[in-house]
Amino acid sequence: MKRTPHLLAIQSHVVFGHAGNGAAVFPMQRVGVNVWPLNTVQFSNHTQYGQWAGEVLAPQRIPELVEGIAAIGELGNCDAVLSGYLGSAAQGRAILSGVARIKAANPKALYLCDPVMGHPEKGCSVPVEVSDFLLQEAVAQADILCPNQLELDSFCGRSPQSLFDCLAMARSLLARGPKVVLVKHLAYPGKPEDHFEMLLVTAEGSWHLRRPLLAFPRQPVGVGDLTSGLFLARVLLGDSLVAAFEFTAAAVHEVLLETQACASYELELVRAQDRIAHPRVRFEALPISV
Ligand SMILES: Nc1ncnc2c1ncn2[C@@H]1O[C@H](COP(=O)(O)OP(=O)(O)O)[C@@H](O)[C@H]1O
Ligand SMILES: Cc1ncc(COP(=O)(O)O)c(C=O)c1O
Ligand SMILES: [Mg+2]
Repeated sequence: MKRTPHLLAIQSHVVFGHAGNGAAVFPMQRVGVNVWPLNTVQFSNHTQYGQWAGEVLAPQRIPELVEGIAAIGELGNCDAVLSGYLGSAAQGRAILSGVARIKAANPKALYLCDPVMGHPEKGCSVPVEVSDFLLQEAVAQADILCPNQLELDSFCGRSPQSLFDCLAMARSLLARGPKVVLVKHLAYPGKPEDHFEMLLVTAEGSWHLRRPLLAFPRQPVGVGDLTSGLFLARVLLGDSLVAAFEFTAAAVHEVLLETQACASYELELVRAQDRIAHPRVRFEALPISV
């Protein structure tokens, strides 16, 4: 029988609704991965409500928890670390030392960094020191980096002029550490308005994918977290990178369709669970080159 992969997921938790681990843990479990959730913050709700209660995990708790898992002899079973929303730069550094500790126990373990950054346009609130940490330190350690367009712009210090420019920007990140760059959301002058687009970039090739853009009165939150989590889960389950990319696009689209049908602001993960595991739609990733 094939072994079930194990994944340490270090990101935010929200009591109400879905963002961070609250958006990713259940879907990753639903597709068949054992998830070890480590919550960097516990907030009442995601920050795009403009107000929230709760607290940030003290950074020293992160190595303590990792050591706790090492002490029961399980750390070597960790196949991957995922990091997302961080409450402080010190937490980020604690995660990188955890990644090093896990890679020492299992050299094949992967580190996926979703560089969640704040942006006035988006309303997502992240401390500036966290963005600086992601731009300078985390990128160098990540095997897989999953920025959205705003985050890609921050990494490159500019906005793209075209789709091919997005590709060039994503490719430039391969020289900074990651072996795989998944751009979860493209925006560039002239982009067709009726499509949502993503890019997958590796040293071997690049792929572009489109899915229909759905209309929402308020943009749902947690879509990026769901995307990164499902992509990593499917890679761990043995998919090729392109297959994991296509699966992720389809499963996320299913969640958005259900969310739209329910006229819900929060992602309808529970209602969409069977379609997360077995999406009915399929979007093809097409090779693209500069
Ligand atoms: N097919 C779609 N139709 C409409 N909106 C979408 C679609 N897919 C994603 N979105 C929205 O696009 C926004 C961009 O998400 P993205 O940049 O991928 O990641 P993040 O959630 O990290 O910002 C999100 O607000 C998400 O809700
Ligand atoms: C607590 C928390 N975690 C994570 C996120 C990231 O969500 P997204 O997947 O939309 O980038 C947000 C966005 O506001 C948030 O408030
Ligand atoms: Mg995000």
